[in-house]
Formats: sequence, structure tokens, C-alpha cells
Amino acid sequence: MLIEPEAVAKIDADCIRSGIPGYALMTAAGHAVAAAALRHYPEAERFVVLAGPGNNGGDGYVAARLLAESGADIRVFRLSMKPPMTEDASRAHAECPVEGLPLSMYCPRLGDVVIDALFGAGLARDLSPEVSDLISELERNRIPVLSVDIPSGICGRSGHIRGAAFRAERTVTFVALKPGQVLLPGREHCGEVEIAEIGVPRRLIEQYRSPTRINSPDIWLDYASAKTPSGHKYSHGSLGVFSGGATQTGACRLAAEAGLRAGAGLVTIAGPSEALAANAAHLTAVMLRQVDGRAELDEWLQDRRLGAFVLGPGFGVGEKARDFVLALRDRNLVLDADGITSFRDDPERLFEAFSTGAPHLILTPHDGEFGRLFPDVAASKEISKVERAQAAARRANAIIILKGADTVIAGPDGRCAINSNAPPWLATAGSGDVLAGICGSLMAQGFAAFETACAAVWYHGEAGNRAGKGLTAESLVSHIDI
Ligand SMILES: NC(=O)C1=CN([C@@H]2O[C@H](COP(=O)(O)OP(=O)(O)OC[C@H]3O[C@@H](n4cnc5c(N)ncnc54)[C@H](OP(=O)(O)O)[C@@H]3O)[C@@H](O)[C@H]2O)[C@@H](O)CC1
Ligand SMILES: [K+]
Repeated sequence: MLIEPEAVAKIDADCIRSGIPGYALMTAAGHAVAAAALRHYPEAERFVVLAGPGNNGGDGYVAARLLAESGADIRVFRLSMKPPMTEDASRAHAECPVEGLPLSMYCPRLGDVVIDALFGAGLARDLSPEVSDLISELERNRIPVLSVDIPSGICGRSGHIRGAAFRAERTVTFVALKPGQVLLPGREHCGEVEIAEIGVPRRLIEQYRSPTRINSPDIWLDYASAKTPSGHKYSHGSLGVFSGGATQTGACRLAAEAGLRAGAGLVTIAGPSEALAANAAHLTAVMLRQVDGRAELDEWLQDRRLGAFVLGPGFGVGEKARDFVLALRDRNLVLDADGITSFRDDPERLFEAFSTGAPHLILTPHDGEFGRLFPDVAASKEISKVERAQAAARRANAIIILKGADTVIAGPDGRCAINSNAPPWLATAGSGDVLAGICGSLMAQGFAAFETACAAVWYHGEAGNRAGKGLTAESLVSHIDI
């Protein structure tokens, strides 16, 4: 579950209304931080708390008090020498026995462990040069940083860096993860994340849960078991994958093999006559069909058992792709690679074709391809990857799989999931073709488009983990296990 940073203050206010004082939450937060510091850094020569003006700083003062009480050597440096901005933080400051010095007086030294309590959910603008310089100095001196709630400088909503950001070894966050801790680059700045329970009632957390989720099997398993009590319905389904010309057939075969491996009962590659020999030489279980032009396509489409299609991998960019896609407008379609690029001069033509009915188009762009279909959305740097994918999904009435190390899946109804199980070595040639094939396979088996996309991205990541570091697209296919 995720919560947005804006929900933090609302949760606090609701807790107070329910009789749980804000200071009790802050005390619990400070305890969790102090405990993590002692547990993970027993060798620290001194702990250095950097305290900001708000409640994040308040958590830092509580942690400083507890660390001092435990006998640790502890220093506190304050961003501002003015009284803290909130009542709870002022109380935490007043109860902290360690005198706080101005931040400018801090000279990092070997053996320090920094507790970053400058800003959390309330980060409102870029960090000042003073803080950015300190971050650089800590990095130069390899001083370990434990961040309170989120590394200061990371936007909890988008994961973007506001000017500069701490690179924490560990982060102790509260209540639930924020999107900016799962999206890049925020995720990388958090290090190991620990979620501390601080006494917020479950019903309140549920009330404020973000519609954006971390991608995981709960998203589709409930759906799948509701549709099929036996859970085995998806062992059938017929998938069609389009091949490009004779010299570009590898990509469609990867998609087709992945489709088969992901459980489609029947997978057919449809390609031009010039590509038949190349495809035939490499295929056993996958069927082949000659489809040169629109007439043959229309004839093939008479077969209503064909539950989904993949078009794009190795297909070639141009009018033929556009024409085929338009012919598929009332069918389930995964549009990838060249299929996406083919619409760069007139994306509206694609969106219009799929504008009605339940979403049955899955688009699988990486950032470059995304920019070709949604140039204005891609250009707005302020909005998060989640918001980009959501805006695109609404416009296209499609499921968007915006690929990357933090792939985001969004539907036109606003549902959204951030994927986090993909290993770095999954970014290899042909990996996207495999993903498109898994998507097509699951749609052919009867999954709805959003659930398909979430499941496909997750199973693709799992296959990557199983295949390990030496992964090739072929080995990835053989590790698909659904
Ligand atoms: N329920 C929970 O989860 C609980 C959460 N808790 C904790 O509360 C934290 C959120 O606290 P928070 O709302 O007070 O915000 P916080 O991050 O301390 O910063 C706000 C201050 O910083 C200032 N400021 C902002 N950006 C700045 C910049 N770049 N440079 C300089 N100044 C800047 C801003 O100034 P302003 O914009 O108002 O001028 C304001 O004064 C949360 O992260 C967690 O640690 C726990 O205590 C218990 C329960
Ligand atoms: K922080």
C-alpha cells in the first residue's frame, strides 16, 4: 500500500481527533529511528542529527534524546536557529538534552553516522545551496546517512530530486511507503527502507491509501479467482503475433514464444510471404500464417477465437502498421515498438480508433516512444511518472505500460501500479518483445487489460530474477512461469 505525502498531515489531524496526540506519533517515530540507528550502526563513533524546522526535525530531536539516553555520543545541528514551526516539534526540541548548533558548524568526520531529519513529507521547494553542499561533502567522505521518513530533497509524490537529495543507506519511514520511495530516482536514494508502525489506526491508513499501488499479485489474483473458481481458465486462448519482413523476424518470435510460455493455448505468427521461411526455420510449437496485406488480414480476423494480438516488435514503421492497427480496432491489441512509432505523426488517429468501450489496447512505450505519442505530457517535467502514465491512459483509452526500471502501469479509470521487482539486467535487447508477448498471452486468455498489464510486468520481472545476471531474451522466455 502507498500513501501520498499530502495524506500525512491529514492522518495526523484525524489521529488527534480520535484521541491520539500528535506528539505520541512523533515519539513513536523518533523511537523507531533511534532503534534503527543503534541496530544498524553499532560501530558509530557519533550520531549526528540534522534537524529541519518541521515535524521531520521533531522526529530527529526525539531520536537524539533517546540516543543520548542510551549513552551514544550525539550531536545535533539545526537548519534554522529559530523555534521549530510546529507545536510537537517545539516540544521535541525542548525535551532534547543535546544543544543544537547551526548547521554551518557541522564538520563531517570519519565514524559519524548522519541522521537526516531535515525535511520529510513537507518538502516544499528545492534544497538551499548550504544543504546541497553538505550533501556533497557527506558523499565525498562516504559518511553513512540514515534518513527519517524520506531522504531530504526527494519529493515523496514523484521521487524527483529537488535541487539535491541525501543518498541514504537506510530510511525509516512511517505508516506506509510513499510513491516517491518506489519511483526513480527516489527509490535509489532511500537505500534499505523500513516501515515503522507508529500507532496510526489501520482504518485511517486504509482511508487515505493512494489509488496508486505497488505492483503485486493481489492486483490480479483476486480478479482471476473471481472469474474462475478453479483458477485454471487461463490455460487456453489464441494469440496472434505479427511478423515484420524477412530480416526482422527475431522480435516477433520472442513475443510469440513468450506468449506460449505464458500459457496461451495457441500462438500464431502472421507475416508476409518473404518472412515465412525465416520464421518456419525457427519455430516448432508456434503456428505460421501468411498475411501480406489487408485482404488476408481481414480474412484471418474472421477467426473470432483469436483473443488478442501483438503488433510492433520488428514490424517496421509505416502505413502498413497503421492500416493493420486500424483493422484491429475492435480486438484486444498490444501495441509495442514500431507499432507505437508508426503513429508519431498522428497519434489522434490511434486514440480515436480505440476510444470506445472497455479499454482493449495496451501500449508498452519506453520513454522515447512515449514522447512520440504524448509529446506534451512527456515535456511536462513537473509531473510524476505516475501522472504522466495516467494522463496518457485517459487520452488514449488504453492501458499504458510506461517502461523503465520503475515501470508504471496506468488505466484510463485512474488505476495505477508502480512495478519494483525488475532486476537491472532485465533491460536487454528483446526484453520488451518478451513483455509484449506475455501481455498478449494473458489478454488472449481472458484477462482484462489493466490486470493483464500488471501481471505481465510482474511475471516478466520474476522471469528476469530467475534468469539471473547473464540473461538474454531467449533465456528470459524460458524462465517465464505463470
Ligand atoms: N503521520 C505521519 O506519518 C507522521 C509523520 N511525522 C513526521 O512529520 C513529517 C512531516 O512534517 P511537516 O509536515 O512538518 O513537514 P517537514 O517535512 O518537517 O517540513 C516542513 C518544514 O520545512 C520547510 N521547508 C520545506 N521545504 C524546504 C526547503 N527546501 N528549504 C527550507 N525549508 C523548507 C517548511 O517551510 P514552509 O514551506 O512552511 O516555509 C516547513 O517549515 C514527516 O515527514 C515525518 O517525519 C511524525 O512526526 C509523526 C507522524
Ligand atoms: K528526511
